[in-house]
Amino acid sequence: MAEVATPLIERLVVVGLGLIGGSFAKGARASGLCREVVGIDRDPETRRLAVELGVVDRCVAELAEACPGADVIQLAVPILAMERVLAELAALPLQGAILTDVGSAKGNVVRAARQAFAGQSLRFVPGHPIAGSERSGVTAANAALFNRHKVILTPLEETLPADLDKVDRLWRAIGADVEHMTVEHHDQVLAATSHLPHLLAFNLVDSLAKRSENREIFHYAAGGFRDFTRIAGSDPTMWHDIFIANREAVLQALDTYRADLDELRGAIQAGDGQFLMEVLTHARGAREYFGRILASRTQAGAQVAAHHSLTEGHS
Ligand SMILES: NC(=O)c1ccc[n+]([C@@H]2O[C@H](COP(=O)([O-])OP(=O)(O)OC[C@H]3O[C@@H](n4cnc5c(N)ncnc54)[C@H](O)[C@@H]3O)[C@@H](O)[C@H]2O)c1
Ligand SMILES: O=C(O)C(=O)C[C@]1(C(=O)O)C=C[C@@H](O)C=C1
Repeated sequence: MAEVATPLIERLVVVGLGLIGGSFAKGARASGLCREVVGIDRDPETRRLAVELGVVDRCVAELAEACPGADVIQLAVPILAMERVLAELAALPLQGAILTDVGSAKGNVVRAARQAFAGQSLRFVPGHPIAGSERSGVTAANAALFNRHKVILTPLEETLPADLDKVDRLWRAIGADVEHMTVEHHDQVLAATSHLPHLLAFNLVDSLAKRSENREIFHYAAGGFRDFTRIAGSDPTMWHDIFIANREAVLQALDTYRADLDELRGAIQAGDGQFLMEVLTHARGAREYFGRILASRTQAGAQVAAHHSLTEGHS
């Protein structure tokens, strides 16, 4: 049997049981660190499946039914839905519950939380797991999703160290590597490493697909295009919310990229082979470096999985 940890918290509530909230709830439940994991989702079928698939102990429709008396409440709804959920939470007797979230952009959620809780104490530990996929919904929930993946917590001036520590420990208990940074730094870094690549993939696939003369590319496309379409297959609602919520940092990253793209275009036009080779070689080197980081994470993840199966086998 798996080792049973002493519960760190009595009741964890996860609002929004899709890919991310469902995976967190399932992992937290398996970790044994919570006496009870309660889900909230507005979709009845998700609520039914969440219990059937063992994602949560129980699932309800209303915040008022599960949040008063909870120790930790995690918001895992689309970013632009967080404002309404936060406003509803602020009207409930939360009795000192710690709020946390998983939104892909942080500044907007933090502003919404401060606005909703103006004049009240706000115990908020903003967070963002750098893991996911193009899939969504509770059926994609996977307890091992965050294993060996980074989770960024962006504590605020008013965040209590004990609250930060509790949320940090929950993520570590489900295998994540936790790092802390400021909200502003997070939004700039993620605009470049996650939001811009998704914007480009959506844009490229749309641009090619909407021109009827290009329809035939789908017949002749292979791996390179397929990789772009995988990203462009991500959830439109989620990405709509991210581009709007992190607008300023996304525009900044896009402008820098456009300047580089124009430079590359100029080099091709001028037949500047040396510049072209420099860009391509540099990009290839970056990919090789990133590949080594990915390989070491995969290896570390496999070691953790092997360790778990050994300890389970011996107890
Ligand atoms: N998908 C990823 O790769 C990824 C990675 C990291 C962070 N995130 C962030 O996680 C959050 C959730 O993304 P996801 O991919 O899990 O989405 P998802 O679509 O899989 O799940 C969202 C869930 O929230 C529910 N929901 C929506 N509004 C609600 C409301 N007002 N009250 C209760 N439930 C509500 C939906 O029914 C759905 O079950 C987003 O903020 C996103 O930015 C996503
Ligand atoms: O794994 C993927 O396919 C993802 O797109 C995950 C990914 C990303 O890496 O950009 C997407 C959005 C999140 O906020 C965090 C992670």
